[in-house]
Amino acid sequence: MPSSPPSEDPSQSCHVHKFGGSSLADAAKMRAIGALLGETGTRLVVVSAMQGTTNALVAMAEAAREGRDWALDWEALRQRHLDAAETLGDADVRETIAAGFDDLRADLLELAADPADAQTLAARVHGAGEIWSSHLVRAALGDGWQRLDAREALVVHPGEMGVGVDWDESRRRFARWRAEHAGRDTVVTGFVARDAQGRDATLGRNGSDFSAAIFANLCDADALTIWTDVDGVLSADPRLVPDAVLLPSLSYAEACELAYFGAKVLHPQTLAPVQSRGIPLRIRNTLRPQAPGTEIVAKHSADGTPVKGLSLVRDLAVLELVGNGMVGVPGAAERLFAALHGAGVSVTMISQGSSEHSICCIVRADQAERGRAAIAQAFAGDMADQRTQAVRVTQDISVLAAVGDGMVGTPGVAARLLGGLAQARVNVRAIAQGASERNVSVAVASDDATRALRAAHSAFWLSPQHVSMGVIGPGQVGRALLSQLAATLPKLRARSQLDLRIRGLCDSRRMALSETGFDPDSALAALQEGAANPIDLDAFAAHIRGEHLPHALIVDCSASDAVAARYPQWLAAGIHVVTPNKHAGSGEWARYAAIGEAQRRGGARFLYEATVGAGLPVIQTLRGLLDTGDELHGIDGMLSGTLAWLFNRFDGSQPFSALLREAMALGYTEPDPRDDLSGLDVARKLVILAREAGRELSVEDVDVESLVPASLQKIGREDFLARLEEIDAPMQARLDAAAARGLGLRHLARLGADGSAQVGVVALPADHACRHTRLTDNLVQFRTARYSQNALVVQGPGAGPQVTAAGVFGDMLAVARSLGAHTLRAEPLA
Ligand SMILES: NC(=O)C1=CN([C@@H]2O[C@H](COP(=O)(O)OP(=O)(O)OC[C@H]3O[C@@H](n4cnc5c(N)ncnc54)[C@H](OP(=O)(O)O)[C@@H]3O)[C@@H](O)[C@H]2O)C=CC1
Ligand SMILES: N[C@@H](CC=O)C(=O)O
Repeated sequence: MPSSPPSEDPSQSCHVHKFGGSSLADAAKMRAIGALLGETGTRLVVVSAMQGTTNALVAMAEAAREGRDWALDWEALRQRHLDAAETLGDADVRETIAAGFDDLRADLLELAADPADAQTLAARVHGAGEIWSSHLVRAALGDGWQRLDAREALVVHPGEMGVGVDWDESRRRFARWRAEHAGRDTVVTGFVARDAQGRDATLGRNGSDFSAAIFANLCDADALTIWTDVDGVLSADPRLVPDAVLLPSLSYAEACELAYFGAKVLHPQTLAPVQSRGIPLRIRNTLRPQAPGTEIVAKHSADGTPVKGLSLVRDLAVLELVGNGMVGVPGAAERLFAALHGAGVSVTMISQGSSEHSICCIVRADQAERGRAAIAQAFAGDMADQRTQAVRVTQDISVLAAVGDGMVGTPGVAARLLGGLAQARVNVRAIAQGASERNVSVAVASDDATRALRAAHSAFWLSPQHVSMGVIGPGQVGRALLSQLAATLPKLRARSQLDLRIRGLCDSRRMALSETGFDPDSALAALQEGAANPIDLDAFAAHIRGEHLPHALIVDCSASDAVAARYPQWLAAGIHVVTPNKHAGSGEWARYAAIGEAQRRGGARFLYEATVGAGLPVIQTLRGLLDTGDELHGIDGMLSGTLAWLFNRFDGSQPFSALLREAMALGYTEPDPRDDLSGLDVARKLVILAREAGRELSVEDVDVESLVPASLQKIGREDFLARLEEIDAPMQARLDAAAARGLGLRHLARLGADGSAQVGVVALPADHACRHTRLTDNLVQFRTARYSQNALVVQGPGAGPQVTAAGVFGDMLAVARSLGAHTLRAEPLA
């Protein structure tokens, strides 16, 4: 098939168009195609059968062979074709089609009698639809159009790898036909052909595309346009990846790879006849002819994206031969694949580690058992004397392939694919990349397939990083977070590849779940307006984890120990956790250790910056010091925003209880303010910091002075609040005693170099740094080997819903960044 340059004279040019069944569903649609064809040069229109016809014919042939009734279907199909001829107003065509249906009936009756050449007869039945549609389309296009029955020109033979074309003979016959038919424009039957003995044959499923490509080659066309009912080739299956984008151009090689691996728009065999002559192939949509479609050419213009598209093939299985005796022994692979060949098992993907200890291939699920038996038989002798150990089948496998010419010679493409899958917690069963470097394929469990596809689509920036998010506890902090998200998410979506979706919200009683995601503004209403279900944290987490979204994140804004107890399980399942809740960081050591272990195993991140200092960078500062090799000697300062605010304001002009009520209203206190007054909240923070520095400290180890009178310690929260004034006298006495010495009260925490930890109220002179703070300021001094003479200080507001929510939000973005969602791009890809 030598190539030749396209014709430069438009009047000499030839353009082949192919129309599928959906474009030819009735007479009106057939008439409409005329407007799509352009006026210059020679036009060749290759047609499929009317929509649904080939399936109906195949079913009738099957019914005839099995002795079932086909008469009603025959009549319905006949009527539909006669109606189309009637509408087109062509009596000759009507008569031809009526005669064609008589022939069909005769063929079906013959098939029922089990004739010797049933295959030829079946081919004639299967291909009848294209014969009828070619008559109809010729009539619809009007005078000046002639018709070619492809059986007069096209000679094919069955081959190991599908139908093969006898190019020389076909070219000779086509040239002769053209010489005998002077007309310019021709309608050609798709799908049908004859073999060298003159028997009817077909080109197989989607054979009309193949016919069109063959005729484009035979007449050395300037272009082939395949008209269908989709806009072109997309970057992934849009039913699985809603953000899939139209690919404006592809190389033949890319199209071929994508077609092999599931992009249904084009069959790979269609490409060879046009590729060999460099004929551009365009896929366009009959329903949206204004859309540019996808152009497939020898070399498309590079757009800088290494991966063009992703495809997914389901219903596969892993077939694996394991054997110590295969190492370094020539011929094992040959025997294995010969066995599969003999059993008629088609191999989709092959992967073998360099140890040669096992050979793994991916085959169709329904052929796997046959393949296993064939291999077991071929290696029976080796099994018996232990040279091979096992033939294993793993069902429910899908193969995901990343395809693109830009991958050739580009380092890091496989890393990006595998990294994306790892972040989405998708386990890879096998990997294959050919030396062409245009395709990296991975086999994954089918349950993970959609998530894998979406994760890969995001990893190559073909779509945003979707994070499925659940928010627990829309209290003071939770609500502030929702309002910050409402104000910020649209900007994030516009400027980055990050798409955070709130797919669940719950409080201590109810939960509201959404498939697509709540608008942050309306999430609370959804929880409160009765659409919610009773809280079930397992169901909540399972919904957030979802199978189809690559990344999951739970933001716990409660102060619940029971919720914190779920973190190890969530992290192990790959759900990232972000929280201002101090229970996990300061609770029982075994759970704390389990959280660390679950992070390591599950690959998910646990971030809790807001547990200490609210929005202040306290934990990250400490981590930075330690990670760079500094050594922590001690921490001291003010770690409670509530107590800082109270002691900044408490001068005796107002009772302590009144100030405490004000702090509660401002959202500074813990849900139960006794956690602040008792020093427990600060003790928790000290424990979190100590553990961050690798010390095995627990709250019980902290020497805590409580400001809650013994009489108020063991009663319920509401009773405590009702009796709050009982705290006033002791606090006033403390204030007076300090003032008498010229001192002021501050609540301090200290972690010593020796591991000791204390929390309590201290009377300080006016020049002490902690006397020069404002409002809720926390002041955290890190004394380290490097900062030994002068402590490193982090200071600023340490309580309040807005600053705490900002700390939580910061952690959420840190998780997103770790997923690779930090790249900002001005415009979407397409
Ligand atoms: N406020 C601040 O300045 C700071 C707060 N934090 C921490 O932030 C967290 C939230 O504080 P804040 O917003 O003030 O508290 P709130 O009491 O205002 O809100 C707590 C929320 O958690 C929900 N909740 C409680 N128990 C459960 C449960 N078992 N399951 C699900 N949801 C539950 C509550 O629901 P319901 O209404 O049904 O009870 C409520 O929506 C706390 O852990 C706190 O320590 C950290 C730093 C600063
Ligand atoms: N109640 C706490 C809130 C932050 O952790 C405080 O006042 O510091």
